[in-house]
Amino acid sequence: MSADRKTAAIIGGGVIGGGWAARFLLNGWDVCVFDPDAQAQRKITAVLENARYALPMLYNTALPDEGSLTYCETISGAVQNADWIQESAPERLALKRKVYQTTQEHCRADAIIASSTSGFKPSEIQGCATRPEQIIVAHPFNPVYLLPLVEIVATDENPPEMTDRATGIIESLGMFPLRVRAEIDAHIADRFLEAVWREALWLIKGEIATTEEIDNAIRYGFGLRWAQMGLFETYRIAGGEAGMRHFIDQFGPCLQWPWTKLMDVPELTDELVEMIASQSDAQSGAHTIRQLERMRDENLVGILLSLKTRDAAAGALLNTHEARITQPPDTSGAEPITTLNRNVPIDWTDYNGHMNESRYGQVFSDAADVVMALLGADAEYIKGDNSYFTVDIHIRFLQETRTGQRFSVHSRVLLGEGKKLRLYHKMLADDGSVIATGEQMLIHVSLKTRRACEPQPEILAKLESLAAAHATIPLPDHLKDT
Ligand SMILES: NC(=O)C1=CN([C@@H]2O[C@H](COP(=O)(O)OP(=O)(O)OC[C@H]3O[C@@H](n4cnc5c(N)ncnc54)[C@H](O)[C@@H]3O)[C@@H](O)[C@H]2O)C=CC1
Ligand SMILES: C[N+](C)(C)CC(=O)CC(=O)[O-]
Repeated sequence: MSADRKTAAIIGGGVIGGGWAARFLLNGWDVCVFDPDAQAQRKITAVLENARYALPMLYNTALPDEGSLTYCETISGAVQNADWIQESAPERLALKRKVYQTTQEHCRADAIIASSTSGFKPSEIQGCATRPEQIIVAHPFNPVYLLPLVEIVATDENPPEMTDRATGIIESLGMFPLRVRAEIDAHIADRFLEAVWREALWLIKGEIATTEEIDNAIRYGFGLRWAQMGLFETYRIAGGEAGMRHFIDQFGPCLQWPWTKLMDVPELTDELVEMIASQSDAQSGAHTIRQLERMRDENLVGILLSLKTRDAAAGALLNTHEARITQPPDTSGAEPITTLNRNVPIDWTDYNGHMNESRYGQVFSDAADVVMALLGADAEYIKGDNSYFTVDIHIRFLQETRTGQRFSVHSRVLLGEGKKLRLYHKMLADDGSVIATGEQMLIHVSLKTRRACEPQPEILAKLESLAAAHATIPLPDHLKDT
């Protein structure tokens, strides 16, 4: 384990613990897992495979180097060096309390112990603990490696400094800590989810709708709205020009009619359970859970990437995290510059099952943007009506690459003189083999006249110095006569 790496202990490695393990590992933490189930390792391996495929696709930069994963046979072994301990054991209070007692006998007093509990209040899980001040609720959402929300719930026992530290750590994992103001059963989000679920059970029991029809009502309609604006912003717009006040005026009285049966819970008789389970089998039984997870993850990645392009909602969070983890390119020596280091996202794949040829143009264009920024021809410079246009590009496609695969681009200046900037990019797979090369000619232009012109002197000076440094790098054979 490297000295500056943090360690997370995952107590309970099921659906949620596995997701937490992946979130920590892919953000560079070392992870120690304790789970008494002999199948836990196999299950976590499957979750990790999903996470390694999906999470890196959200970023235009590589995630930190993955941490190490260790399976421990005891809670004491898992927690002894941990900075963060995430308890994701079954939702049973007595069992969780026992876990905390054992954990606190062996963990550091400054470690944060966080519970994934969906419903227990932090004061309930702190009860019986030796050091209640060390325990908070950090309630995540499935899949933990993709969904950013974590509800942070503390009590007066928790020093504010500790809760702030916990919040900072959650942010550093690319997640969104939602500080719940006061403890309450099931926090904030699960109260909605339970209300929706309860109503859906009534609709099935009354044979008004099947599981599939209920899912259609969500995914073709309000589910799409919720992902980007939530409830209140959506309803504000639904009130028309008069906004929220008109919305409440019009629909407020419906709450009294009532449209829902939310106060009651249908009894989960064997008959109702069988009805739901067989409808669910008919709806989705053709797919394994792993296949459904992959479909879910690919759809989530698509939605998140779209929000990221618009810098909205969870997409804005991704942009912030990306800026935090992006390593500045190293231009210190006479070496090509690593201009890109990322994974092939899902939407770059075509009907041949590999990265479509149009995306190579995007890769080299993105790499050229990094070189431009290094020269000082960045967004600010472009605002001053100066920029570069590509006038020629020659791409050699040397091998296939597919969704999820990591690649880097090494770029060098072949010519940097006056208006001319000629670049050579090499797109490399993780094993160092060349996927593609691109020779790109750019011309400096005035965005006012749309004609070629000399760059500003400070840009030219940097360009000439980079060109001189790169001139010492031997040319690849196919460029020797050009
Ligand atoms: N499944 C979900 O959608 C969500 C669940 N949660 C919460 O996360 C926690 C875990 O839930 P899931 O992962 O869904 O359950 P799960 O059943 O998938 O996993 C629980 C794991 O805990 C292990 N375990 C059993 N006894 C243990 C012990 N004494 N010490 C350590 N591990 C033990 C089990 O072997 C199992 O692998 C619960 O508190 C739940 O409310 C939170 C968010 C979402
Ligand atoms: C069903 N559940 C209460 C365990 C759900 C959660 O706690 C959060 C989620 O992922 O939906």
